[in-house]
Amino acid sequence: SPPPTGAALDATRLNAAAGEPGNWMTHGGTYAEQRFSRLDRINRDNVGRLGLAWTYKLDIDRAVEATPIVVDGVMYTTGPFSIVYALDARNGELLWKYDPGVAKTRARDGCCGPVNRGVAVWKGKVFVGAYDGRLIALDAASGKPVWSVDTLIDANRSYTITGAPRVVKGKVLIGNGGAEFGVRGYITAYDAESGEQAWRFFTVPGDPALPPENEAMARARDTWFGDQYWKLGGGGTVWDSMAYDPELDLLYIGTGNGSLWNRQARSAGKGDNLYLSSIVALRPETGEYVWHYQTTPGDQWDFTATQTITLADLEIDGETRQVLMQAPKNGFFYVLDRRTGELLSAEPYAPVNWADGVDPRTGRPRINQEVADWSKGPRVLVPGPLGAHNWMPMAFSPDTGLAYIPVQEAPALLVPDNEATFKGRGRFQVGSQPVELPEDPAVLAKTVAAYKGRLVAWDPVAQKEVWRQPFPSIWNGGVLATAGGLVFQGNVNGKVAAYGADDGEPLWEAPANTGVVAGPVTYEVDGEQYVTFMAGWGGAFPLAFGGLAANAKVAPEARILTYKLDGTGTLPAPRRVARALPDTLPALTADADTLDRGRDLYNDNCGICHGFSALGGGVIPDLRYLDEQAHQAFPAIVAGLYADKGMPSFAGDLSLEQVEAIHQYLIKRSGDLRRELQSAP
Ligand SMILES: O=C(O)c1cc(C(=O)O)c2c(n1)C(=O)C(=O)c1cc(C(=O)O)[nH]c1-2
Ligand SMILES: [Ca+2]
Repeated sequence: SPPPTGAALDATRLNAAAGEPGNWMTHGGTYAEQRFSRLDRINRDNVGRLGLAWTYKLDIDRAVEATPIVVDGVMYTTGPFSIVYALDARNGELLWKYDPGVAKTRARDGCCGPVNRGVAVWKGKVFVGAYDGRLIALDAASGKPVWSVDTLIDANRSYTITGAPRVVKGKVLIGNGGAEFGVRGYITAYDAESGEQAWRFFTVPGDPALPPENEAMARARDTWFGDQYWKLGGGGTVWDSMAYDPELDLLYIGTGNGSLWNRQARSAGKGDNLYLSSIVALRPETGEYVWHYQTTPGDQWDFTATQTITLADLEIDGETRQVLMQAPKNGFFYVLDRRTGELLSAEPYAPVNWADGVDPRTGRPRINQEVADWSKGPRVLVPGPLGAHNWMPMAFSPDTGLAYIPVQEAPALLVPDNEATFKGRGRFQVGSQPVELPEDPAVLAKTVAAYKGRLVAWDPVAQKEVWRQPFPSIWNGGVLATAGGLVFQGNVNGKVAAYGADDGEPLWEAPANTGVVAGPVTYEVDGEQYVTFMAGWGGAFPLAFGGLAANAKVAPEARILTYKLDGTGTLPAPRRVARALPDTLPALTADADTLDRGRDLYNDNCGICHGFSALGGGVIPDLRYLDEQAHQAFPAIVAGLYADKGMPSFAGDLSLEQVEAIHQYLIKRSGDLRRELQSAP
């Protein structure tokens, strides 16, 4: 018989979630978001016996970023385009599915594809933030919508929701993304029963002609300069992490980068620009500001502080401290006092060139202006905007006292456009010249080799690396730690794996057919422990930097993979992506200047999704492989012919002559590829 679908979660159960390890009741496992489970039936001694219990194929083969919620034997999870699935957690039988019907053309409104990081569950309802900005409450038993609200403040700006809602004290909390598109960040709380708005907290100031919304905004205004910032949005989007401490009654949110990235264009080149790249503590009932800690004052590098916020009690200098930990994009691992926001320590967990360290007295980074201020000219930043750690959740084990971080090395060249103004909706705009990747395969290979990923075990008290597990590329998956002495992680090799939590010893590995980026979970039903990985390749790196993802030999294939001891399930054969260059290409007639213009136009308009310099990552079409029919229809496709497939119209952005220049550049790049393939051994 199917399990009950009551989703009977309330404050009592959620506040004590660590005591119910059979369930995975909120995004990070518990409100502390440690992604640690007390379950230990699967452990170091027997993890080698893990086999597939069940698999479930999701509808759309793109990035899968969701952390499933498991309550009383039912799994609630999401796939691309915010589709919600409820399954029997024992066998993967679908109980119901809900497709919010997000228009495929909305894909253009976000940086990193129509991703979704999962649902929240509370008192018989399941909440999903749809990519188009709706927050939707579903009946947990039937999957039927109960209420839906539009969370967006401005339909003319590219807001999207990619993050998972959380529910605290009967309020559903949701932010949004869009700080690469010119938006103003905020988080909103809605009554879980009715959908009525309870409060909204903006993270950056708005129109200076209007009164500030509250005292926190009044204070923030003094840290912004010039007359551009509010027209450019400002940024500070709350696109992923939150945590909650029920005893202190503090809600913690992570805020994102400046919009535009370029502070010269955004804020006359100065100011801390509160509350960008910050951890902000709020009262969950009112949204009232309590404290903030800014990891990257005046951010100009997409150094979001939206990465996992993890709460723990740590023994520091002989005292038990209530801390908050984060490994944001900027490369430093922060330990804060979570009552006050005081910095306890910060040390680099990856190579960093933008700052020499963090001053323990002021809590501010010692920024290397010479190296870091790219408004003065082209600069190579370490880490680059992909971060030393992106959204893939880290875990913390109170047993080992270690944090487990999917670390990456992804340097980037930034070239300024200091005069940038708002370009309109749906345009990737950060105040830089269009990104280019090397077209020469030999140069490209060197850049690919510089992109390194690893799983790092980090001691947050000593602020030291304890062990590492290297991977051939960046963009490895989120992490789960368990009392079985294990950490679980999927990776760019298209594998799922388990390691010893204290020593990093590889203990188990299985194929996933695809890159795995989401964070795994574990749960127990009828005395059986399960481990679930949401598999599916995509997100920022494979889309925009497909050319650098060459070491990740994985096609996107979206599937839920659930393992148990002695499971005997089989993984279907990998999806074959048939790709062949066309026999003949249209004539390459453009001169060198036109091809240069075509490249810049392509990189500015198309590169963020189809791959910069026409080096696709295999998630959506690599345009060097366009067939003869697509070449014939090229202007019509750019004008919206394939809108139902997710290729929006660019008719309003590009003249026919510009479309032709882009087309000529693609014909050239297709020819480049043919020659490369012919000369390959
Ligand atoms: O500034 C923002 O609003 C924002 C939003 C998102 C998002 O919503 O997914 C990402 C980012 N920034 C970002 O910087 C980033 O590296 C990133 C990676 C991904 C992803 O899903 O792979 N999303 C985002
Ligand atoms: Ca960003």
